[in-house]
Amino acid sequence: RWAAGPARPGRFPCRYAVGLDRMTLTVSAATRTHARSAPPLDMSISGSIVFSSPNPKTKNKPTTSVTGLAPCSRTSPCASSPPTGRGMMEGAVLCAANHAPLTPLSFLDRSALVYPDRPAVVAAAGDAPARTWRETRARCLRLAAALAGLGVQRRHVVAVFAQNVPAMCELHFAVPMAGAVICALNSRLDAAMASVLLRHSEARVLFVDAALLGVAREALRLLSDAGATPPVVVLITELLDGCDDEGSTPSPGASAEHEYEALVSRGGPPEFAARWPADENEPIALNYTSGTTSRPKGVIYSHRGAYLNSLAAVLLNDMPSMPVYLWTVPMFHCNGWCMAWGVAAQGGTNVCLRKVTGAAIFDAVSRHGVTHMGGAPTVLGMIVHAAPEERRPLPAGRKVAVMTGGAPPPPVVLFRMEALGFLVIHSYGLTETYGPATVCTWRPEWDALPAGERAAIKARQGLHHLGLEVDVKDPATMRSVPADGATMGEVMFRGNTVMSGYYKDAAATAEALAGGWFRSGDLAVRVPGDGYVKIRDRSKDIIISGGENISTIEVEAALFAHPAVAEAAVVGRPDEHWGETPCAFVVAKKGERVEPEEVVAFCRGRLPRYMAPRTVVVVEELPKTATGKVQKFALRDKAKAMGSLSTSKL
Ligand SMILES: Nc1ncnc2c1ncn2[C@@H]1O[C@H](COP(=O)(O)OP(=O)(O)OP(=O)(O)O)[C@@H](O)[C@H]1O
Repeated sequence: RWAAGPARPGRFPCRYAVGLDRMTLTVSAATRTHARSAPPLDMSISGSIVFSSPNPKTKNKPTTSVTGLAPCSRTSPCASSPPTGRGMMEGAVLCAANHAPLTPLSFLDRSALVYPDRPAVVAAAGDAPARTWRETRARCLRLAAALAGLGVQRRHVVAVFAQNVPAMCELHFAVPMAGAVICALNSRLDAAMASVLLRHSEARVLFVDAALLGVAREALRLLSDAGATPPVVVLITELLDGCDDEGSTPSPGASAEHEYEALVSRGGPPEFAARWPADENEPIALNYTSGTTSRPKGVIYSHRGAYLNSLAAVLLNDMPSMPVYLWTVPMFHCNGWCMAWGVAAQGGTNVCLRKVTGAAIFDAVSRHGVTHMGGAPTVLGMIVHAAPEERRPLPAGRKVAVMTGGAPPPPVVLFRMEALGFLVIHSYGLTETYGPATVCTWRPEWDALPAGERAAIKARQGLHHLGLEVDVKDPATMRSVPADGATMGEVMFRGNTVMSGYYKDAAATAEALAGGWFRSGDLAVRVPGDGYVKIRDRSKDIIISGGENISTIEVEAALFAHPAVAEAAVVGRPDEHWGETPCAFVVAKKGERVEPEEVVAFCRGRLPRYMAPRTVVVVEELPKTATGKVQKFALRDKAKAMGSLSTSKL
């Protein structure tokens, strides 16, 4: 168990651990270059690593992989595990009576007892009745048994390629109940990337939404062409009625080795018991990052981290018991920002929405009495830009809480959401921090401020919540930046809800966690007074023009204030004289016309001249990832192809 840094198999004298209850070692790593920030960094890792050896006489090698420690029995008093007794008082013991591995599986057990007949999962569209928590638990257990029957063992990866259908909610419990690791793949992956991720994850079973079967089939073909063993395929055919998404109808003759409902009904060996984790650090999920800036990385979540961040997310969302949660956050994105488990913690109802549009959101809110939902700023954009005939009145007497995050929310969008009667909660995080990691905690004294100022405050990323520490640091010296609103540093995290590591990528893990902090790659300042973090840009996105840093987020905020602009993204356009100049890509609101020169003039009225875009390109739509983030690398390519605005004076 490392205080800092990952265990690297084969690196430590593991053989000395056999037969010992506990050993401690300190490791100093060599100087290495930190790839995100150019300057070289001295990295010292020190920590204790603990091996438990159930029988000193056995020749078992202790486990050093990120997948977990040697298991202890959940029911026997743990003499050697839980692994640390340091700091305990005389007479204190750690044993089965006072210690159990933290796992979100406990939420399902409790909800099945406390809310047995309350609705657990329902489709937003159609007339299918909701499944209760009692039914849901029983179905998950049968599905877990069926997975065991298919040969799934502890720590095997089970992939899911699906939109937000009810099966997704169930699989978040059924897969870990089989002892396995859920890997929810981005539903907008193309076949080539899906096959790469299936190969990398070595998924044993693949659950495929029938709506995505065409892509999945092609991915499986590519997988076998590459000589990899294809997973067992299970087809999910829920909610296909009324699914009007292009390409969402199952291909003719759709078939798979197994069908989801048949598997649930059949179950598995009758003696099957849910395989709870023996150690809370065992993996529960493998999540690939969005691939906004680079190739997706496989982030490992532990039962412990998932448990803690699910509860934190419930608190962050201000969720009382029995909330009604609308699934507008993709469940494949950080397990729906941990709400795939969190809703169960409060006996809530999961309202599953296949296709997110402004109209579908308003419909679901009014039909199901939605109390909470979430979404990237693009989802908020769909709400504020919904046509009048698509809108429905919001519930009287209470606000619908919407957690936003995943990308910087423009203040004007926050302002319009609040004007419509939604309560927006702004959170920031990364796949590596189990999704939500900070929150812009609202202070009552801000209520009296003018709406524009309130929105500007809410657009800040705020401070950490449970189980995590956040800081803004100079990545070279690791010193915290002052809260002066001007000095920029990199946002860093440490604590209980930082990933276990990148799957099969020890070097990337070591780099991301160097110095005992997880480095986010986001550049930020701290606001004077409250010290709230305010992100200025991703380090890869910031524009450097004539030696000045330009935050693309600030330029975009100015563009969003333009009455005819629906969406905007700013990138650097290479320039022979300035290095880069700001180049804006904008989408006009329905029925509006955008004149590039007028937009430039508009921005010059709101921003220092050097920050205002020098180029404005009007486009039909912006390239986005499935999580709603603008793929700036694609726009940078376009800007690069335009060439330099100025001619070099050299
Ligand atoms: N509330 C927010 N405000 C500003 N930026 C945010 C917010 N929430 C998330 N982000 C951005 O999203 C990033 C995390 O995204 P995610 O982990 O989904 O994958 P990605 O970083 O987009 O993909 P990849 O790492 O593969 O490029 C953060 O580093 C940050 O840049």
